Amino acid sequence: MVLWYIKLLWKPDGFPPGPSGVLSFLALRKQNEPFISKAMQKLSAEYGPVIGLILLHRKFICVSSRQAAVDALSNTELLGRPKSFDFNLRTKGLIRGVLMTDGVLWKEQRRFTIKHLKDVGVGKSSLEGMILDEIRELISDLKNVVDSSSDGVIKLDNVFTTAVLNILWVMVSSRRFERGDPKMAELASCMHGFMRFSNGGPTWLSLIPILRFIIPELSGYNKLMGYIRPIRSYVEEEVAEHQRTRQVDSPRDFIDLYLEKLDEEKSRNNSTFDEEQLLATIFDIFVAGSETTSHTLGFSLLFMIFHPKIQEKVQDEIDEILQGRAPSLADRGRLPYTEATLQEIQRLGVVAPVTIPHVAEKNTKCQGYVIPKNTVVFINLWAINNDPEIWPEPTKFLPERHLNDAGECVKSEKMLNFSLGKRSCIGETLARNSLFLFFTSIMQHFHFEFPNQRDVDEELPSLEPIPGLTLAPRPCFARVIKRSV
Ligand code: HEM
Repeated sequence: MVLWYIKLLWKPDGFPPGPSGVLSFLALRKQNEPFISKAMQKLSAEYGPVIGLILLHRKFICVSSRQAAVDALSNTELLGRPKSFDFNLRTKGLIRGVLMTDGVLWKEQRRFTIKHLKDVGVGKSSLEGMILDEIRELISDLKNVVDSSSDGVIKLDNVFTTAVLNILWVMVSSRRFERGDPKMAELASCMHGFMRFSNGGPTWLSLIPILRFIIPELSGYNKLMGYIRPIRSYVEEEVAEHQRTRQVDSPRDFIDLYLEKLDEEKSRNNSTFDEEQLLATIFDIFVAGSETTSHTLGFSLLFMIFHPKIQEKVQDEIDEILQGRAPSLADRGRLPYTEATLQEIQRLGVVAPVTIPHVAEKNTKCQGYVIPKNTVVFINLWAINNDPEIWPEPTKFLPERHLNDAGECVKSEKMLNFSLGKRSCIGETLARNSLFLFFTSIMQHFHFEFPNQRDVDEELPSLEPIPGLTLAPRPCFARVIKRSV
């Protein structure tokens, strides 16, 4: 037994290079970086694009180049997920949902979720109308806030949260929140806290779960449960309400479709469909879909404040092409500079800097290196978007780099913001459509700029994100000017 454990501590032949020792994983912490993506990149500068790390019997690899990332993400032996103690607290320790499951359960649930999110709108023109309705509300609210300020200086904090949550929530449960609804504010703040509990790497609580009994406060357990409980009980209430009010054969939304499936699956042995799974899937759609989209939009405002000439150019293009009408998805090809700017925002404002960890389900290889079964694989998307070999002068904000000689915006295959392969993001179409419609509409109706230094003495716009599982823009004050449309 002891020999077997000692063998597990050994780096196998062919394992990727990296710092030595059975605690080499801690080298990431030693980089003194709040962003795990940056810590990985620093180690990569020393050891190469694929690094191997060890934490006692656990093995990790960090992938920080595009080529190695494509190799890893296309490998069907690397589709597993680690058993995340923290994450599974949302389902009372059960392994459920889509984000952190694998095997047959994950395959069936992912397929069901993709298919039925389409049934309730994704990719349909009705959803485009619904997104535009949310945008109209947002614009009208923002105009009111600007009007109520004497000098147009307002706080930019979660500007897009309600609208983005509403789009998801309508598909899932046919309900929407009014702006300022305290329930919505509570849910959004819990999701924000949940996403900031870890920076993407394993937490002490997930490595040593027993800490929750010994030091529940210090280990963060109490804090984490404080985020999870309100989201969970809200989703539970919503499912119970659907059970009471649903009419068989006329599903209203994703919850009704799932409840229908539960009826169908009652007699199937080993079915992966159950009520806990429904709760977890809704939870996953929220955590994966709301902060990612709303934070990308939050970053879009900051980049425009920092690059006023680019903002003007975007607005000129929108004014010329749309002539005051609302944008539609059909306008995409007609607004190449706007699209290129949005793409550049996503390159530098990469909200999911590292993919959710993958796990080797069998012994396999990546870029010729040996990856033993159960190795946890981190793919550093931030490093790809900042690689000087792919993007000359990567720190510069240059929308032009996405335009071809004919002035058309070229959809960048070089960026992997939504990941790739069988575990790629299931909300990519919804997110891309939302980002385009929101960004175009907001630029059409408002101009954003730095406030005068004397107007506010703190919280000036900053591009330094708040670390977490997703990166968040820092709340700040800005001068917002209504544009005549
Ligand atoms: C700007 C917006 C978004 C970005 C940048 C983004 C990015 C990502 C990334 C990087 C992953 C990890 C893939 C991997 O592990 O290899 C992921 C997974 C996922 N995303 Fe998104 N996402 C966005 C929006 C959404 C939306 C709107 C939804 C809602 C439907 C969503 C649902 C999911 C789900 C359920 C997964 C897990 C897929 C799986 O494990 O099989 N995402 N996303």
